[in-house]
Amino acid sequence: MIISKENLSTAADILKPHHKKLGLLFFLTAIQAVMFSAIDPLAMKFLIDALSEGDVQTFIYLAVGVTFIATFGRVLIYYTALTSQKIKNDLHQNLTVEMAESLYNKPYEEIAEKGRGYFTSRLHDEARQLSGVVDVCTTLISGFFVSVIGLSVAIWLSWEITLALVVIVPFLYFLAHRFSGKISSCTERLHETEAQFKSILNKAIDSFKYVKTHSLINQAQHRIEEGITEPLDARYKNTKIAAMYQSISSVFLSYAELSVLIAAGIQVILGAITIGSLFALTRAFGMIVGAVQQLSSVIPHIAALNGLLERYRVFTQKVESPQGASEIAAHSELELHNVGFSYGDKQILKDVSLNVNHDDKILISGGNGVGKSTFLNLLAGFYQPQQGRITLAKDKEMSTALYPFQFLPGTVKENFNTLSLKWDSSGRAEALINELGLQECLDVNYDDLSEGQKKKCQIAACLLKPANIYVLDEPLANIDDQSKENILGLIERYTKKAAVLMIMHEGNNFKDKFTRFIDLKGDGKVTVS
Ligand SMILES: Nc1ncnc2c1ncn2[C@@H]1O[C@H](COP(=O)(O)OP(=O)(O)OP(=O)(O)O)[C@@H](O)[C@H]1O
Repeated sequence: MIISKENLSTAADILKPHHKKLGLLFFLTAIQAVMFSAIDPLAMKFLIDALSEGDVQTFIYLAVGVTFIATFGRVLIYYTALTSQKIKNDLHQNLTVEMAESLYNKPYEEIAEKGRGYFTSRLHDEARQLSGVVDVCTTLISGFFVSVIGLSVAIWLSWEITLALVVIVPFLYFLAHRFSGKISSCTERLHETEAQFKSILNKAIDSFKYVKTHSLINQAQHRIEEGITEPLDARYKNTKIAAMYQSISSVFLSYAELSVLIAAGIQVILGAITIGSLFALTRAFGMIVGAVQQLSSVIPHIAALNGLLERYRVFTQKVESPQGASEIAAHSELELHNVGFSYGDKQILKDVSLNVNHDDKILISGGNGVGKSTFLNLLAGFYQPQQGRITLAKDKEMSTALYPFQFLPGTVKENFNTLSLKWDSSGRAEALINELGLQECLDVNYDDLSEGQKKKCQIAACLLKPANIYVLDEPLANIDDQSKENILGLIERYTKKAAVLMIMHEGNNFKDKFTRFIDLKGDGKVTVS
């Protein structure tokens, strides 16, 4: 099979919402195929036969009719192209949006590990290429109609000669079967390496200032060159296999076409068929060969599509939510039971147990790189513990401000409006914006804010959500010294009835704001006081 059963049903599922427009497209495609494959050779036969019989009137009628049909055919081609592009755009949009849902359901570890370039490539480039399924369908429909009708016309003109062409079909099938598996796996590798390269490219672009400061352009170019080698190799291999298949099948098709021409020529000499029939036969066979060639050249595309559909299916597969642990009833708001976590050999947490109560205000401290941010990511459910479990009590909400932070595309105001609507808290939003002095930032995009302003936006967004637990990583980083006390006071006011876990390097200056202290030692051990 060129395409697996699962992928075929995936293709049907993604096309289903567009069935009405697809029906119209397939109808237009079929009419075109019928017009060009039946009318063209038959008109040719009757035109030449009328000429050889000296029947000028029939010749003129036929010529006018053929011109009219040919013009109508071109108009059909125009509308078919527009309809096809419209469906491909809709499909691309739907696929990207559906993949976005799957993206937000993936474990954060995977997002962080593969990088945004990787997922940009998958959500945009692969979705666009998948929309090519529409072209494959129209090629198949057109090829099918042209071959069937062309074949019927050819059989009507001379069935003996037609047999010569049909003999080649099993051979073409064998070829398709042999090459399609290779193309499919090669396509999967091509898209995976392309997505990885986009991630490398993004990092290289993000390092602009670093590269300029240290004059590392050569090194950056080298890294980019290294990264692009694999996808280009995969693309070359793909083209090589597809081209080899197409060349072999075209050689055999031209042999078949030549033998038909010779056989028909002999039939004319023997007086078995008219010259008009010879022209019509060669026209019909030209079309059948064209259609078969079209069908055989679509096989590498189907095989490539099989690879793409496989990737799409795996990407959008529903996975058990790791947050399922939170369903388990916990006595405290948040409980850690013998939690262990490490990055490779680096142990971050070892056998850590802890209860977070409903009004705990916890300061998390420890030197650089001991694992404070990782600890908060585990509490928030963005990372999963490798040993033990973390349970959030039922119906308890958590709000976070963690690194790396980013708003959705749009201005700060648009983002706050969305949050206000979501949490039904426009009064709270207005108060936070005023108290944090964010009025001047409202019409600006988040990326264009100063680092301190960004930090204030993160705090406001975090506090806007009514929650039972607030988790903040370095809320005072980049905040000017005069404002620090105020901002801590503001967090204190907005989280009065909730538990708070906060990383702060200068926490010792504000010890009175906390009721408990967690100190990470760097060897997986944690002290709680
Ligand atoms: N995805 C990752 N893969 C491998 N190692 C990681 C990963 N993320 C973090 N680390 C490592 O784990 C350690 C803890 O990182 P983490 O960011 O949690 O530290 P931190 O205590 O918050 O540090 P800082 O105070 O400097 O912000 C560091 O040595 C870091 O290099």
